[in-house]
Amino acid sequence: MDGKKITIIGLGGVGGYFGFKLAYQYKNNPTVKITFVARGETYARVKAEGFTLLSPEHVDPVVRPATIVNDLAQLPESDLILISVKEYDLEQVCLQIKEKIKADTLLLPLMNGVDIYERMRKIITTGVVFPACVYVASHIKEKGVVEHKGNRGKIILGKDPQKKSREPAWVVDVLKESGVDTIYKENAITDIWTKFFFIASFGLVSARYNKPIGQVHKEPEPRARVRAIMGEIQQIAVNKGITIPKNIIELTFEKASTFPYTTPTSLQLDVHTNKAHTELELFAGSIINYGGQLNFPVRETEKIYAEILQLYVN
Ligand SMILES: NC(=O)C1=CN([C@@H]2O[C@H](COP(=O)(O)OP(=O)(O)OC[C@H]3O[C@@H](n4cnc5c(N)ncnc54)[C@H](OP(=O)(O)O)[C@@H]3O)[C@@H](O)[C@H]2O)C=CC1
Ligand SMILES: CC(C)(CO)C(=O)C(=O)O
Repeated sequence: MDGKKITIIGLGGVGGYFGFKLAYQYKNNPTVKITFVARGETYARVKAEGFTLLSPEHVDPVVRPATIVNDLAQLPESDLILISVKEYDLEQVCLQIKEKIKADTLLLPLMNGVDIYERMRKIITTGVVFPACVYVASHIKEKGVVEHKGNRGKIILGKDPQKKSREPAWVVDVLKESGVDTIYKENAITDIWTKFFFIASFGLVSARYNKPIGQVHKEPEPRARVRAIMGEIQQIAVNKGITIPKNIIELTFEKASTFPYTTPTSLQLDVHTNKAHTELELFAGSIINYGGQLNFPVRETEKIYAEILQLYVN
């Protein structure tokens, strides 16, 4: 894997965690060059002091990438680009980088959502895009500082359905070498939907009640609402022909129990810190849209969507 150039766009919870691991692994190895793309205060802080990851996995918490840029217009030539921005910034990022994507540029979106690949492909028609999902509990503590708790971060990626001959072998190698739990599958669609079952249901309910995953899992009312939302997603997935285990709901509750009790979801944090944008549309909006397209009632999701919107009014 000599002579690879890897760029990470977005130094938040996800990009910060995985970007740190890559930059740390290759900090004294000029054959793999890591570039961070950050903006505003994050850029200024990381440029001046380096990027900090507070995690039980790292004793030495600060890393300096080989390069940091604050403008996508300065995106360097890259063999691999990790995109870890929130859903509402994805389109703009894709529009800004699309001219720089060559036939052999690899793109790995590290985001939640079941239609990220399709959204990227509407804008970026060249290169190779690996559909993926990600598990990690990490959030911005302050600009340039990310805090990670709980299990080691994990990435599951699959082949680009349009470029099936392109194997992500070296990408898997660099991630594993950097200490990332990485799983490669021919087709990652089942895993992406499996993650969506978990994050859409627990994300919406945790945001509605401002309660962490453990409490939502334990208390009867939030738990029942999680179950109802998952039932709606299950109807949609089955109808779309997505292969998912029959006991997906029980499996998802089991998965949730592996997170530390107090882990918040990113939607909960964004809603309750009054962020101007949230990923409510990525979770509730997608379920409601799919329900409409397929003619399935998704009343529980519609109800919680309205309740979360109401939190902004109050
Ligand atoms: N946090 C988590 O634990 C997990 C999150 N996810 C998913 O991963 C995705 C990313 O989430 P997360 O990392 O938490 O989000 P964050 O909001 O923590 O981080 C996103 C970062 O992207 C930056 N960004 C956006 N646009 C640009 C741009 N044009 N140039 C440079 N930087 C940019 C933002 O900058 P700025 O700060 O200036 O706005 C921010 O720092 C989401 O889809 C989320 O649902 C998945 C698993 C776990
Ligand atoms: C719940 C968690 C942290 C798990 O990866 C997540 O995906 C999110 O908050 O978006």
